[in-house]
Amino acid sequence: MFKPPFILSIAGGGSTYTPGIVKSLMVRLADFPLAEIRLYDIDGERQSVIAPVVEKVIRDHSQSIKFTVTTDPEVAFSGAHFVFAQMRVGQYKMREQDEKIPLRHGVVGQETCGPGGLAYGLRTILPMVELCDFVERYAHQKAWIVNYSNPAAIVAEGVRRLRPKARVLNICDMPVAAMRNMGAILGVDRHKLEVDYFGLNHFGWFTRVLVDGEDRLPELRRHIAKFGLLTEDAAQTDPQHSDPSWVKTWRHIKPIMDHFPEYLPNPYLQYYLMPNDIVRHQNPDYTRANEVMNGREKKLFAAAAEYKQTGILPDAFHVGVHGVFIVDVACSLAFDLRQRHLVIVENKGAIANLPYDAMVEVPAYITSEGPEPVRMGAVPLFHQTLLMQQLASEQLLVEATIEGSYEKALQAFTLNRTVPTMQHAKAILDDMIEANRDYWPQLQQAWRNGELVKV
Ligand SMILES: NC(=O)c1ccc[n+]([C@@H]2O[C@H](COP(=O)([O-])OP(=O)(O)OC[C@H]3O[C@@H](n4cnc5c(N)ncnc54)[C@H](O)[C@@H]3O)[C@@H](O)[C@H]2O)c1
Ligand SMILES: O=P(O)(O)OC[C@H]1O[C@H](O[C@H]2[C@H](O)[C@@H](O)[C@@H](O)O[C@@H]2CO)[C@H](O)[C@@H](O)[C@@H]1O
Ligand SMILES: [Mn+2]
Repeated sequence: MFKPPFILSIAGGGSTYTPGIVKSLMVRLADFPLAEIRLYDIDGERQSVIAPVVEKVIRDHSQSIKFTVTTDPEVAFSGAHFVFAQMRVGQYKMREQDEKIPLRHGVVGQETCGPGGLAYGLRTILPMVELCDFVERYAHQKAWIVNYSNPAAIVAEGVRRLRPKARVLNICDMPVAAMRNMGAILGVDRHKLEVDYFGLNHFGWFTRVLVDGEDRLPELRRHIAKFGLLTEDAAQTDPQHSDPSWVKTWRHIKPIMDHFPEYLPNPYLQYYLMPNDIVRHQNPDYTRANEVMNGREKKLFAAAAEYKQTGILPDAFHVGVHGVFIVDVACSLAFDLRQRHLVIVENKGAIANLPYDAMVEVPAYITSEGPEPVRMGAVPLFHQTLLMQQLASEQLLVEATIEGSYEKALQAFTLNRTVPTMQHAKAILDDMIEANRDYWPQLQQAWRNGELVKV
């Protein structure tokens, strides 16, 4: 492959996570030496607010690392060795629509799950393909894209279908966040946990939680039965997520395991297994997007303004598993460390009774040539059936994007477990087509009066 120090480009440089990720990189320069960090975004104004904060984080640790801020993909990616991708296509204003439109129809409103996630996917697939093409055209021929951009399950399937040779590793910090919580509950560092896990992104289960070879899942079951997947002092476990909605997210693992205690579910399964409870607690006028805009985003932008004014940067961004995890994965790719991480990979039999080409989330050994998935074997009928329905919804969404097919989009919405009827699916889809006029590909094909016509 190539030798350090590396050129790293961050696609979505204006992200609220950029300072935290760069901080995680700075404290690990010995593990992941850097020659240059580049920020790339299509919103130059937003990025220009975040950039001085990022530069401050860099200069607190290094005077030699070159720092580049650009909206020009050729400048951003020429010769790059690694690309961290964290784009939010449509930004928070569209996340707000993703979450509020379904709620208007009594359906779960969520960033990556349900109709919100499907809408987000229809916006993101083609920009992600564009990023792959930029990297193919400008970056080092063996460059890796490590992708956080959501909805990761749909993005991963879209890249598999449209750019199967792209060197993209899709990752999610929810499983490592869950492992962080498990470690806090068990009193061990999360890096000491070795887990078995199977599923799709944001739709999976832990089946074993080993500490020095001993399965501690029984102990976790007993704790979760009382407190959910949080220590008794919730804020102690996840300081970045002391927001009420996040405490509820972790607590909801309890009702799922009260019904199905064998495996420990990814918290996102609550949206699919208890949607009515979720809708009952969601405020259709003030969703998670509003919490983030009034929380994480507002705090960071206020800090950037104060730093510009005073030269003093307040404590305004979180450095947690989100940043540590992507640096861990990048180190394993860079130096062929074969570390075991939960990542999103093409199944190829890892889950024996799911389709060979499904993009699944399983443990894998991360080598310089990519992930080598651990074989999880066949999963029980209950989990297999849930997974097949979700996989079909996601794959139909990707086909709707590729073919411009209204009908396949309607099938994808109808198949999603959070959507109760085909009438709900159609009403939400039609509202979302209107809201996403500037972002979605034209869904031209549809059946009207027995004819397949352009709409
Ligand atoms: N995979 C995971 O587990 C995980 C964890 C956390 C966040 N995320 C994802 O990371 C992304 C960033 O989250 P955030 O809250 O910081 O969002 P944000 O809105 O603060 O930042 C996203 C940035 O992406 C930029 N962008 C949008 N379209 C782009 C394009 N085509 N090319 C380049 N840049 C583009 C926006 O202008 C914005 O500056 C989101 O997709 C979020 O869902 C994923
Ligand atoms: O609602 P948000 O924007 O704060 O978070 C949405 C993301 O939530 C997950 O990532 C969390 C992680 O689970 C949490 O413990 C902490 O580490 O912060 C992360 C980012 O907020 C999920 O994995 C992502 O896909 C979501 O985008
Ligand atoms: Mn995730």
